[in-house]
Amino acid sequence: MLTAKDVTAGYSAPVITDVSLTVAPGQTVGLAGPSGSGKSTLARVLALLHKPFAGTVEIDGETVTGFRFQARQRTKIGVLFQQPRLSVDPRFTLRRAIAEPLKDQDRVGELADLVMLTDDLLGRRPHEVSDGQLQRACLARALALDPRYLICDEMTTMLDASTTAALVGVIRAYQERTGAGVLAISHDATLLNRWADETVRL
Ligand SMILES: Nc1ncnc2c1ncn2[C@@H]1O[C@H](COP(=O)(O)OP(=O)(O)OP(=O)(O)O)[C@@H](O)[C@H]1O
Repeated sequence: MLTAKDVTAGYSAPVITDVSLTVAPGQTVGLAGPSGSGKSTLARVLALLHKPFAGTVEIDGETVTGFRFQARQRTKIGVLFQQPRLSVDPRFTLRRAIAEPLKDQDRVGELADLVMLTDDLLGRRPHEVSDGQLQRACLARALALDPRYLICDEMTTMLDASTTAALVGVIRAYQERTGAGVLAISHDATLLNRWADETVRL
């Protein structure tokens, strides 16, 4: 399980107070709530990228101690953000972006197949591809280290319906294969109804 227990977090002041949430292996939990309610803040806490003021995060029974990019337990959690252009180095080809977390570059082809990126696209840089194609590369990169949990923060906001359906399909297939748990943050109630097993509102 990926669990937030009584988490209070924010910046100069808390934006979420005493929030608890659990994502079980294989489960998809939706996270909804009005703009500014702290969904992304909770996502960053659960992705071990933001230290809460109070409360704990547990991954498969182990309490998280380090909240920073290099934290040991970070590789168990994959993250996808709303704007793929902000999360890929503009100088990198998609191939290099996908390979970033990998020691063994051999898996790039397999990951690209998973998200349906062709060889031609893998050779291009972010400004030469669409948002949807770049988000596919970000999904491949997020799955590169076989995360136990995947956090999708408004992953599909920039995308059309068919790309959204394709990415959700890839994530579902990954979950079925590996038993990973997913936290899906979205403003789109219709999408969450279809995608999530249950939805929590902040
Ligand atoms: N880095 C930051 N520094 C200071 N305040 C921040 C920072 N990031 C977010 N906030 C503030 O924290 C509050 C919650 O923001 P957050 O992005 O978590 O909400 P959200 O529910 O994801 O919103 P949205 O649906 O609009 O993406 C907002 O008032 C926001 O202005």
